[in-house]
Amino acid sequence: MNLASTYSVFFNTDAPDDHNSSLHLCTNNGGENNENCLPIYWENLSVHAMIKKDRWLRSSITTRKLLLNKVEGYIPPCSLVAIMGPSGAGKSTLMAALANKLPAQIELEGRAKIGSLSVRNFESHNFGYMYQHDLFCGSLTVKEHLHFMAKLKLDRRTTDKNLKARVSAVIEELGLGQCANTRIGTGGENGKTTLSGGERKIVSFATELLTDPSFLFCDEPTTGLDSYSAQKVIKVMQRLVSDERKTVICIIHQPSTELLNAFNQLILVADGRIAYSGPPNKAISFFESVGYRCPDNYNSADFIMKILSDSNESVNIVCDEFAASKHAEIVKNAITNEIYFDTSSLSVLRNHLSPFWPVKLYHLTGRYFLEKVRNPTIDIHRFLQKVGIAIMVGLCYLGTVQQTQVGIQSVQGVFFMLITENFFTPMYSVMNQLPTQLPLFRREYTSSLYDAPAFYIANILSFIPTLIIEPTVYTTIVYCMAGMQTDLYGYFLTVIITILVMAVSTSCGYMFNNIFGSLSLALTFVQPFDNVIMILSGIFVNLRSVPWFLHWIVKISWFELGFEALTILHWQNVTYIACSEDPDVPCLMDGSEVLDKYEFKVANLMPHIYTMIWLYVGFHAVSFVCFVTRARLNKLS
Ligand SMILES: Nc1ncnc2c1ncn2[C@@H]1O[C@H](COP(=O)(O)OP(=O)(O)OP(=O)(O)O)[C@@H](O)[C@H]1O
Repeated sequence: MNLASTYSVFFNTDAPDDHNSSLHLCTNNGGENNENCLPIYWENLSVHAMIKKDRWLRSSITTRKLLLNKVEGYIPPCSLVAIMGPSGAGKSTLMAALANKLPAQIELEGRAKIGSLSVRNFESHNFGYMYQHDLFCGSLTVKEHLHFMAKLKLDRRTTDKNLKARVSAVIEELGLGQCANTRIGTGGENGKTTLSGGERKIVSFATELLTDPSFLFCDEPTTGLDSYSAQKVIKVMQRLVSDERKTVICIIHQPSTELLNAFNQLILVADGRIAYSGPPNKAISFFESVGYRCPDNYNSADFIMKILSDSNESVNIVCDEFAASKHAEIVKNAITNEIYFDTSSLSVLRNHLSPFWPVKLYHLTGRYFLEKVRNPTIDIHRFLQKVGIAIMVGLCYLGTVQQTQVGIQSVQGVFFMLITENFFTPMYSVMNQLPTQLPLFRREYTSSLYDAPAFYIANILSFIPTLIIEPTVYTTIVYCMAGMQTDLYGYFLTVIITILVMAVSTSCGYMFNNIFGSLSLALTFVQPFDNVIMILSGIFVNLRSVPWFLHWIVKISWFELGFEALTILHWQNVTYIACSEDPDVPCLMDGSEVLDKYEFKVANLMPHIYTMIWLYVGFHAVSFVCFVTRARLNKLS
């Protein structure tokens, strides 16, 4: 017997006609004509959150918080389902359990199946999952965002023409044409130049439609939308169910009676239990049978929410009564007599060919690059600040750089400023930036859009232009204004050295962030480390007098490496320095005496440059391993 069709009779009798007929068509075929039209059901489903009270005493103080308490339910194939309940009731948890999207620290017991397969057998591309809180790369326009998502989500065999057509179709279907070229924004800006909160919701929904998934889970898709837009979204969902045989499950808050009745099935969740499951228009009579009568002219959804939010006692009464009701019996019967589908032919399980890794890396790098170029708070403000500082520093050294005893101090001062400016600011800047990118990374990583190495490498690649432009501009301004006397080779190598100093500093920032896993902890440790690196640069202490156990730090102090390299570069060919007329002022006769004073050796120039390259690679390698490990263990905070 085809239980799916039997069950749909109970659940769809009063659904809108066009919708209803398609559902019957679908269920009567029992999935034969439409292989992806499958029921979803769950039984004895309990979900616990594992809460660690003290991260240092791990296992001893782990508590389990019950989020869902042995719930069961059945969603017929190709249904439009609404999940409702008070805040914190467990709606998102239930939906995440059905879509195999529960986070790692959540424990799931019981069965949740689609057709005859556990939901765990389904990969993320089988589901569209619209989160309650949208997250975007705000600098992209709607079209760019959808194009980027399509490039990463669609099967690699999709031609460019089809991909563009898909993006255009989704834009048209959801009425996003007017804002297709508007930047999405982060939600905090003046709404004139970016999308409104409601439009962002629709873009979020559009993103999930791109892959044409068989099962669409939407956490509060209508929240924040005006009633017209909400109706429009629900209409699209109805069409997906009726014309395209999809199953759409939504969490909704405060729907109008009209909106609520557009759904085939209503599931009420309260306090981690099921308070009702059945046709929306039968919910009120169920509540009446339990002793809660909805006053005339009262919005039925508001009434239901009032009862379920009232007290634990009323929630328990409703849930107990539901468990003993005919509605629960129908659910039980449907689950007991579950249909065994031949899953071998399911197209949802057929091999989806994800885009090649380099293709993902290419698009991801492009997105981060656009983000940097378009988001002034990321790089442009810092760049302008750097130009300003360069001019100020240049003014301070204007006319002071000469081949005299006094000029030696100025030259060394210029080098100190070149190193300092490319040492501290870039390091702290990347340390602060990385955590801001993590929420979007976590969301996209758990959706299997790309992996942690792709994110990390894309981040580094997109930073390369900044890494070259910033030190080059800064060094050039200071060099010209201070009047450094050098040839083109000297200038070129000076720029390379400052670029390397900045590169090592940023890689060190990444490394500390990823070793410690939290910005505050990383900052606590990086500051003393920085200071030691700077003190051991040869400027503040003679390197000969440094205690033996700190020699290894001198060897990796890129402050020292950079400063020494610049000093050698400048002084190695200076054959004459004028002495002061004052006999009390010590006289360094030529460049080699200047180098001797600092204990710097000409032969160290190129080795120091190579060491900085190795430090850059080494710091990033450590950082990369820590980042990828943390991502896999779900420990990125
Ligand atoms: N990872 C977690 N760790 C601990 N508690 C959690 C976790 N996830 C959810 N919870 C708790 O589980 C309960 C149910 O959360 P859930 O997000 O499912 O509620 P909801 O019904 O969707 O609420 P809302 O309508 O406010 O989004 C809440 O009390 C929440 O604090």
